[in-house]
Amino acid sequence: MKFTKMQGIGNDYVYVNCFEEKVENPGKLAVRVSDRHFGIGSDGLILIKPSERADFCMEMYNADGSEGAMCGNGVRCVGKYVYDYGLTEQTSIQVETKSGIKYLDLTVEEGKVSQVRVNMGAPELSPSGIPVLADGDKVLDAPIMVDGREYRMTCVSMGNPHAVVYLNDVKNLEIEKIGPMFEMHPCFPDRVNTEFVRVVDGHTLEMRVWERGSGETLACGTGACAVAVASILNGHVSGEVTVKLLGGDLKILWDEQENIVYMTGPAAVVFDGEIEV
Ligand SMILES: N[C@H](CCC[C@H](N)C(=O)O)C(=O)O
Repeated sequence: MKFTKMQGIGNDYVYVNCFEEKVENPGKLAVRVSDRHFGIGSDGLILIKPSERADFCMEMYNADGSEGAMCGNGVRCVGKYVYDYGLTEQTSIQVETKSGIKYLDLTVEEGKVSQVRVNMGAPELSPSGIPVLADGDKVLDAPIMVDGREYRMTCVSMGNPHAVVYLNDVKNLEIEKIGPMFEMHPCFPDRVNTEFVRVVDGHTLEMRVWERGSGETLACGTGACAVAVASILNGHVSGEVTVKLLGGDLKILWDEQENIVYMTGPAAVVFDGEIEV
């Protein structure tokens, strides 16, 4: 099976062009290819497939084999792949995902996509829409006990669930210890992606992320969107927000009149390969 290894600010996946390849058990394949010693090494697997509703369809699997409904860094790489590998000549494309159709604008430099702007749709704030077990119409700066300590969290779905937690220091964070405790917390029936955020200034945030199904990754596109929305709701930032992640920066704009979140960032090919399946 042919594959292409790609990364969006360090959030790396194995991409398979399912116009040419057939994948029988994607969840099992995701676990195998993600292993950084016995496999290719990645945060998961992304399938690029035909769609009846859009130009292409993206199916995404975490490193533990669980299917994710949306992947922000992944959809930018899908946009790059379909243009650079000749599946389209358009620079405005639609990609069907489990969390709806996403609209991409591709920036082309010297014949290759360098940046992608994604219309990520509307954030979801209702507890049932996250989902999170909580009263009220949104979870904003709410207490949650983890490992005997109270944290304050804001919950946002970008098609997948996020818990945004503010700290004064995200560098010296025992993320390997508390990340799984948030991920598996009983108030999240579908588990959760957790972002740990430090406010740098009125337009800049620094974050680390413990991803549902993949552990700490260098970046999370949906997470950066959730962090920007939560930070605007909590009054920490305004306007276009720069989110600084371990793997690089993303620009996030929440157009509150349209109630649409836009994410802009790079996408890159690492290498092409082939494995026996
Ligand atoms: N772990 C996520 C999917 C990947 C999201 C992330 N890599 C992104 O760029 O948005 C989930 O299970 O909801």
